[in-house]
Parts: sequence; C-alpha cells; structure tokens
Amino acid sequence: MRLLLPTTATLPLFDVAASRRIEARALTHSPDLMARAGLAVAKLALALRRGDGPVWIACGPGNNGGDGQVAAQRLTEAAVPVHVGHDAPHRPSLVIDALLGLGLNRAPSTEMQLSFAAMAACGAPVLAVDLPSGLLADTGQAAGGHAVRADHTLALLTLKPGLFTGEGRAHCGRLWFDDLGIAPDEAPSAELLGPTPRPARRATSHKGSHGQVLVVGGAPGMQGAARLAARAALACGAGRVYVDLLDLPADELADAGRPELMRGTLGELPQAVGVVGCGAGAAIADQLPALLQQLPRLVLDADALNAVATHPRLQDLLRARPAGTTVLTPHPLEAARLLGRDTGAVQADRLTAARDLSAHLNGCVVLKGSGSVIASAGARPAICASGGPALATAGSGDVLAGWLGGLWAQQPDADAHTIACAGVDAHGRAGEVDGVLRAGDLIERLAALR
Ligand SMILES: NC(=O)C1=CN([C@@H]2O[C@H](COP(=O)(O)OP(=O)(O)OC[C@H]3O[C@@H](n4cnc5c(N)ncnc54)[C@H](OP(=O)(O)O)[C@@H]3O)[C@@H](O)[C@H]2O)[C@@H](O)CC1
Ligand SMILES: Nc1ncnc2c1ncn2[C@@H]1O[C@H](COP(=O)(O)OP(=O)(O)O)[C@@H](O)[C@H]1O
Repeated sequence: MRLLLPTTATLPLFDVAASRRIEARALTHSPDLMARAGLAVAKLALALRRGDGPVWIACGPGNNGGDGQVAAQRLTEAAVPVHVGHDAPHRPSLVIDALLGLGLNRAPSTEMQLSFAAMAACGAPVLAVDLPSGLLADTGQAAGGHAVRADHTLALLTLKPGLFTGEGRAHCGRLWFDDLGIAPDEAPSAELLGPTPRPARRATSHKGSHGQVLVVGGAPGMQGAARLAARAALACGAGRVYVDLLDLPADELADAGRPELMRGTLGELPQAVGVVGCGAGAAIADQLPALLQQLPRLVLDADALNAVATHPRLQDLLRARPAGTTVLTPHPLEAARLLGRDTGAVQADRLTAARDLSAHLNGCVVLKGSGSVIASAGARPAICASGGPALATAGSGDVLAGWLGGLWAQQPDADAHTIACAGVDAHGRAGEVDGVLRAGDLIERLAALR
C-alpha cells in the first residue's frame, strides 16, 4: 500500500469493465483477494484513526461492503472498537465508507444518502474503500449528484479513471493504492501522467537549435493573453519567440515587459510552431485558414477554438492537417461548443468527450479542468492528476498554450500527443500551491521545474 500522489511515474488506469476482468482472472489463482483488501483497509484505518472512539464501518450490500466486513474483523482482532452499521456511533475515531464501490449502477438510494450525510456530520475522518460511495469509477461523476466526500481513499487492485478526473479529486481526498499483489494482465484503458524531463540542451547548442514559436492573438484589450503565452514559450526554452498581435501599431514593442519577445508574422516564419487564439477575439477567424494550411505544428486555444466551432470551413481545414500536428486545448465550455453539446454533457464523461472531439477534428485534444484529459487517435488517453484550484484564474490556460508551443519548438520530431502529455503535467505540477497563483508567477514556477 502506498500514498499515490504526486506520482513519480506514469501509471495504468483501468475502467470498470477492465477491472472486473482483471479481478475475475485473479480470483482463479488468488481466491483470498477480499481478505487482502480488508486487511489493507484495516491497516490504513489504524494509521488514520483519530482518538479512542469506535471505528464506524458502513457496509453496503456487495463486495465493497465485504471488504468493510473483513476490515471490521481485523480491527476487532487488534482490539479496536468497531461499529458496523448505517448509523453513526457516538464520537467515532474514523469512518470507513464501504457502501458502494465498482458496482454502483444507479443514483444512491435515500438510505445511502442518509449515511453519506451522517458521515459528513460525524466529525471523524472518512476513509473510502476503493472509491468514495456514489462516485462513478469510469467518469468521476457523482451518480445523481450524490457521493461521499472522503478524506482518504484506498484504491484496491486497480486505479480507476474516475478517481482523477471530473469530480473525482474533490471526493477522494488523499489517494492510497494497494494492488493486492496482482499485476494487471491486460492493456490499460487510460494512463495517469507522470513527470517528463525538460528537453535537454546540448553544450554546443545555440538559439537556432531550440526552434521558433509564433504566438498569434491578442485583440485590442486582450493582448495580455497572447503575451502570457509568448512569455511561457520563452520560459520553456524556445530559441526565438515572436508575437503577432492583432491590430498593434507597427512601431510598438511586442511586450515592453519582456524585451526578448519579437514581432513576427506568418509570412516571415513558415516553420514556427503556431500558438493561436489567446485573447484573439472573433478576428482570428480571418487568419486561421492560412495558419491552418501553412504552419507545420499548431496549438489552438481559446478564440481559435471558438472560431473553429462556428466555421465549418475551418473544421475542414483542421481535419485536412496531417495527424499528430495539432493540439487543441479547450476548457469544458469550448469543448461543448466544438461538439455541439452542453457543458454538463461534456463534464459527465470527460474521457469520452475528449476522444470524440479528437476524432471529430483530427487533433490531439487537451480537455482542461480538474483532471485534464489528453486524447488523440491511436494513442491511449491520458489523465493529468497534477494541478489544483490555484490554477483556476485568468491566464493560466494561456500559459499552458505557450508552454506547449515552447516544448514543441524544441522537439520538432515529437507528435502532438507526446507534447501535450509532457506540457500538461508540467503545468499542473507548477500549479500545485496553496491559494491562487497569478499566471505570471505560474510561468516562473514552470521555468524553475527540472
Ligand atoms: N471480489 C473480490 O474479491 C474483490 C472485491 N473488491 C471490492 O469489491 C467491490 C465491487 O464489489 P461489487 O461488484 O459487489 O459491487 P459493490 O460496489 O459492492 O456494489 C454492488 C451492490 O450495491 C448495490 N447498488 C449499486 N448501486 C446502488 C445504489 N446506487 N444504491 C444502493 N445500492 C446500490 C447493488 O445492488 P443491485 O444492483 O444488485 O440491486 C449491489 O448489491 C470493489 O469496489 C472493491 O471494493 C476489491 O477489493 C477486489 C477484491
Ligand atoms: N481546479 C483545477 N484543478 C486543476 N487544474 C485546473 C483547475 N482549474 C483550472 N485548472 C487548469 O488551469 C487552466 C485554465 O485554463 P483556461 O480555463 O483556459 O483559463 P484562461 O482562459 O483564463 O487562461 C487549465 O490548464 C486547467 O486545466
């Protein structure tokens, strides 16, 4: 058993169907899985318990409840007072939520909801077995809007995607994992991103070795967005970063606060990585056809995505680009516009939405938000568990787009999916602070990452 996050390696994720297959095969040679699961729960409970009061174990009707029952036996053997039932005892030292796990198949019953409320009200820390009850393992949504908010979750046998995306992070608390001694014997459904080292810089390299980025965006009044993206590309290590700000007078600096940044245009920079759309407004629609047809590598964000959503010709041009040459970075509302769905439908199943959008537009899609999902045709989808609410502030998405452009400039042979996975994880790690992180400070933290 181990504490999972922050993860130092990329880890396999298995959806409900895959977890069930792995479990069924494992049971043929290891019939004591539930004994192992219950023991792991009891061990963690001993470590997490606060005070001498009873451990309240709420057990459901299936095997999740079975894990809870085994944990109750083990704790009793260790002379720990235990209360098994759906109602809270007096002053519990810990709650073990073993009501519903993988078998959740409908909104929690009223009786279950009452137990959820009692857990929240009893004042003791809550340890969820495998999944917080009510959380859907494949999507990270609370079924019917009701799920336990745990302080700790001990995932068993496999890690499920819903622990890391959608509402998952908000419901799981600190994540622990015990594989019960079973090595998964099939390909993962998705992966949890681990860190990727920054591109190496040879001792003999010069600025021409590290590529060019062209940031196109920044309509009047929104130029800060494009400048943040450009600053991020520069901080990432791109050799030269140019800015094409919409409607900026010819004699004005690209960015008075960052004299390293230069003015440039598509005509002058046909090999640059394009970072297009940050603060661009509707005017970007006129520039997009040339950008989509000419730039070999493109990151499309914000208003570029909104333009694509409203202009079918831009969608055709996007689809005509070679595979692996475009990254799209929509937040859920932008993804909803591109898919013709509402935001709720996108959030209800973020993995599916990202995959659908990737197939629809022939690009690598980064569906942003808690547990960003990265999806590309032919690649296993990835989920980013790093990052947090400090990133929920204007400009952090612009920084991501610029950082992706900067990474790609330095690694011209990498495909869109590889760049997106590396950049999204780094962005999240840099964003793990208490409170709020201003976008400018996020750039400095990214630059300081190894
Ligand atoms: N087998 C093993 O060795 C191992 C098992 N493991 C453990 O088993 C767990 C999976 O067990 P599981 O498949 O029995 O499903 P589980 O989550 O207990 O729920 C099913 C029950 O809940 C009910 N129910 C469903 N939704 C409901 C609702 N909304 N409100 C109310 N009731 C609802 C459903 O009722 P039904 O649909 O049948 O009417 C059924 O009775 C897994 O998460 C892990 O903890 C692992 O430790 C590995 C080793
Ligand atoms: N609660 C959160 N947890 C993890 N990442 C978050 C959270 N809130 C925002 N982010 C990240 O911050 C960035 C916000 O991007 P976006 O919504 O486009 O902002 P903006 O357009 O203002 O720059 C995305 O990368 C998103 O994944």
